[in-house]
Amino acid sequence: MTATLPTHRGTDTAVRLTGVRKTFGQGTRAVTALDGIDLRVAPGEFVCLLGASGCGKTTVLNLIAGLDQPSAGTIELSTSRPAVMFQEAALMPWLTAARNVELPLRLAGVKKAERETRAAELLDLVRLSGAGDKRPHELSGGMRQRVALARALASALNREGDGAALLLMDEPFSALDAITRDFLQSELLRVWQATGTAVVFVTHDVREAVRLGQRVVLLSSKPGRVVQEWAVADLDAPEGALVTEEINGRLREVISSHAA
Ligand SMILES: Nc1ncnc2c1ncn2[C@@H]1O[C@H](COP(=O)(O)OP(=O)(O)OP(=O)(O)O)[C@@H](O)[C@H]1O
Repeated sequence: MTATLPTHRGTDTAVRLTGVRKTFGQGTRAVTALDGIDLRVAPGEFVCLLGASGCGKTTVLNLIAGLDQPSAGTIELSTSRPAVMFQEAALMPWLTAARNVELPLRLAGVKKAERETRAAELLDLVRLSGAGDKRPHELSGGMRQRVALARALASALNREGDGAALLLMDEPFSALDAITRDFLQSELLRVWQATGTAVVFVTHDVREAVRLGQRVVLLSSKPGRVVQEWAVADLDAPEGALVTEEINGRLREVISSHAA
């Protein structure tokens, strides 16, 4: 069975993957990137997918986003199309920050006055209210990622009534310097709490995963499978440090067993 289906199961699930397999290519050149992935994300939940390079994290996000189809298994979504944010902000260089945020609303047919109001609210939410008329080249890398976050939220939150909002983030801060990354991580947590959107966040950085996620899901490599998952409470509490240490240990084991 192979499908990506909208689900109207009610409010208990933002996205559910059941027995998902993904194979690229055919015959002797076939690569099974994912095998038997089961994952459920609740509405409003923040889940981090953690794994070494090449374990299939981006493939999982692409399948959830509908950018690719699973070779087997099912993906059920409570929204018709989740919003995606990548490592690069990918803003339209000829549009101002505000117009970039408005873009998904324009494509969805939202009227001009309303989309201007919503873009202004979202730029305010990501603390860029004074930068709406700037073009991407006038902004820093961190500011561009904040515009990209506002644009993704415009897209995700525009589907209210369509199901739970879902934001898919593929290593969105990994190209930024450590100070900006740290700042944007706390900004993302603030924005997530303010909007209540479910987030699936891909990273290879254990500390980032533990800091952001309510749940951290560790994937193995070749094929990508769920190895273990952890519920994360407070990173600054003693248990937070222990969880970080434990996840680091498991990740090292997974990488060395793959290398052996
Ligand atoms: N279009 C494709 N064709 C063939 N193989 C692919 C394709 N996309 C991904 N793969 C393979 O699938 C596996 C998983 O790739 P994926 O990009 O999902 O990993 P990742 O965990 O996101 O890696 P990274 O952290 O380096 O971005 C890799 O072995 C990769 O080479």
